[in-house]
Amino acid sequence: MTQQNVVVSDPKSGINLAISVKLQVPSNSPALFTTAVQKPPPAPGSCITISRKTLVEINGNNNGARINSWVDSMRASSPTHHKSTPPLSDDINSWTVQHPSALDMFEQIITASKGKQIVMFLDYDGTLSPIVEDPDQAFMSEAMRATVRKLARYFPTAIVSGRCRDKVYNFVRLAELYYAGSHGMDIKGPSKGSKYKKGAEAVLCQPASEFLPMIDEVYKALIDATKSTEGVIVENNKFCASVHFRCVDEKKWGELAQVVRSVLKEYPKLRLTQGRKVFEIRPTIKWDKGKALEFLLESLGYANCTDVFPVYIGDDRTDEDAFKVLRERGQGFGILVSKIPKDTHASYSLQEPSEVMVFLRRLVEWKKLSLRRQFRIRRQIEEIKASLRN
Ligand SMILES: O=P(O)(O)OC[C@H]1O[C@H](O[C@H]2O[C@H](CO)[C@@H](O)[C@H](O)[C@H]2O)[C@H](O)[C@@H](O)[C@@H]1O
Repeated sequence: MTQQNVVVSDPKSGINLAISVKLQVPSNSPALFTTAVQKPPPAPGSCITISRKTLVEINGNNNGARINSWVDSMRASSPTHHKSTPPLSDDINSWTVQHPSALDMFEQIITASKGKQIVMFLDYDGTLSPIVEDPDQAFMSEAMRATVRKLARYFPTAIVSGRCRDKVYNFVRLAELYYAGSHGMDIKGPSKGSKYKKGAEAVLCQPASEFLPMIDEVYKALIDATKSTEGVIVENNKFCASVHFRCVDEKKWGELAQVVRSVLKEYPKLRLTQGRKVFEIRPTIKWDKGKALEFLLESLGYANCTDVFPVYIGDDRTDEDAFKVLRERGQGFGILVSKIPKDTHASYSLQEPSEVMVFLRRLVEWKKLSLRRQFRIRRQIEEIKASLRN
């Protein structure tokens, strides 16, 4: 038996209850996934949160109920089908009080950033591009590309993705950005001169390089082990691998998880996390999107600065590591892209990539205006000085 914590909230009373439940799981059964979120956010709103460990310990016998709740949570975490149960409006209202729209809070966000350098961190899938069934078809729109290009003119900007760096670069195609691929394990500075850091192109960080042959090997093993499951896509993301089950029959998800887990038994130096209908296989090293964010801030010369304001926008569990770092640093904030209430360390929310684009455009417009204002003030000062001299 293992003890599990379940947080249940009543949207009407606003009461959150942390319940400890006993589950019939052999205490030595390893969790299928490690948790991205170590603890609930300060006030989790009204979303029902079942500990990830509970959801994914689908090992051994007597696992039917747990597989069902895990399948439900997976379905809810990435609702692309109409048949997904919509969340209750009370739940949404209460969650958005805790994580208001970054568009509604735009003025407050700008006020908080006054006198500080905003640095932008953007996840790719589900943030800049809509979630689609085929990972190779996850294109971002030209309008979004133009917006990100303008953004990078005014703020240092990095793309932080679970995809391998080359692949995400091929989707974004903006040489002036920083790129952190493979969940931050492959970082490179702009290949085109950046006005924020001279010689930025020299930045390169690959903390998991020794895992390259192992990832290649496990990628092949995963292809082989999952070949009979219709709809599975296995992706080689260089320093990590992804097993997609978006197009797999939901009845087969539990079985697939077991298959992936059994492949990983041979690779104790690899761990399993999960994203939006995807199993992510990664080295056990202590490196994630949060570490990548810290590394990039350091590379940009903001390691111990108080006058920096990092903004991280992402939609996935793996982005929680970055949201958490921002909360712990007490700098900037995270924005979760989600239409449904989720347990998150982010402060604000946006519903979908189209809202992300509106938010980024507003940032650009605000910066342009404030630069113009500064320029006018400087010119007036010069004119006053000149008239005093005459
Ligand atoms: O960190 P990200 O940039 O968000 O990358 C996370 C994973 O994103 C991709 O998968 C997700 O998007 C696909 C395309 O919309 C979708 O089909 C899939 O279900 C999602 O999980 C990417 O393919 C993975 O390699 C990334 O790890």
